[in-house]
Amino acid sequence: MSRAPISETMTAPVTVGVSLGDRSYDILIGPGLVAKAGAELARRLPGVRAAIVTDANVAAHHLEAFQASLSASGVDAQPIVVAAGEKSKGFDTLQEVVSGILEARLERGDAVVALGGGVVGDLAGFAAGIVRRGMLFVQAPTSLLAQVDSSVGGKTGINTPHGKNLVGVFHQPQLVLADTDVLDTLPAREFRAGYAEMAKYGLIDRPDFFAWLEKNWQAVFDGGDARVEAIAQSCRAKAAVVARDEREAGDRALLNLGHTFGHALEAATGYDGSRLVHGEGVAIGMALAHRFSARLNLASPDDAARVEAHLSAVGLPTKLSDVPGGLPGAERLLTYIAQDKKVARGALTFVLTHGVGQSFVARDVPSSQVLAFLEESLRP
Ligand SMILES: O=C(O)C(=O)C[C@@H](O)[C@H](O)[C@H](O)COP(=O)(O)O
Repeated sequence: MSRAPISETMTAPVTVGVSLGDRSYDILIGPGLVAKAGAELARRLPGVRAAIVTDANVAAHHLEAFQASLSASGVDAQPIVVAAGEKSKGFDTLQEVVSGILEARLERGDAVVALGGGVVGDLAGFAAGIVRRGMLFVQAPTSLLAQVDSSVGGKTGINTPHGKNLVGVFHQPQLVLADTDVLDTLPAREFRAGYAEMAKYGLIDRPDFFAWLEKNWQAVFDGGDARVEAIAQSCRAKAAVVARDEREAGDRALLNLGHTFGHALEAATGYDGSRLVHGEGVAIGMALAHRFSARLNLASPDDAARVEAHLSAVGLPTKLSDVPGGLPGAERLLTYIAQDKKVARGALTFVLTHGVGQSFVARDVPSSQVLAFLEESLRP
């Protein structure tokens, strides 16, 4: 007798709580959650109507099933389909989404549901945060990156030519539904990009998780229980940080490991996903943060080499020269870094490290040191 697919053998999803007082919510992780989305919404948000914000790629795979699930539970829903890709995280597409919600005459007590990856989640969440001064919000992340990172914690926003995520609001969801079956339709490159954010939690303060990933990454890529477990571990790690510092007054900035360099690279490549997607920027950024820490004698070069070896083993880029199409010079990259939201009174902030799983927030990093390091890293 052949084995039943995992969606039939595992019935109960893993639940991870995000503890934020009266804004606390659950993250459900497991197979088959698209089919259960309607029942979860109807039970948790009785009488709610919804706008389902999604992109054209995700719509082709999952919109019909998602809508059917909502409709079967009596949740009236209007789809709003935007173009796929980071370029949709801008004012023009935000306007489209806001208009779609208003034209559907949704009320403040209705929900914006983000069915998609990080771009859709950040965009839809921002719309939910500003339409009628704040509607309900549900995340149904369909990429690994969104399941382990962007769907959790309430950061929403859009990019501008000045930099990444520079306009947005904190707006927590009421519920996150991470259906692990949908990851089966994810292109390999997108899965790897999400894996970078997963490895990040190990590098921040969970060295055991990083060591586990070094041994088990192939099983995580293959799917099944190892993947569900790794997603749940990632969400637990993120939920713990968010619960103690929701609005990044302090150590939530640790979740930005690799992002100061990574965001500058995304801006420098014009958010062109054919050259660099967010998770790839983060992978290069994490490798650079470890190398920069070693350069400043804060960490051993062996740790930097270990991080680079693991990221390379899974097929992620780790060097500036891995970005196709070339990059602007160090001065220009520094201009993007200076727009980072962690900059305080003009001083640069980086997440640096004393070693694997020993990251810390370094405020007031001299720009001359960053510039010298970038020049060195850009050299062939
Ligand atoms: O949730 C957070 O806090 C993070 O920093 C997680 C990041 O991985 C994520 O990409 C986030 O959206 C970046 O935030 P930003 O404040 O640097 O724009």
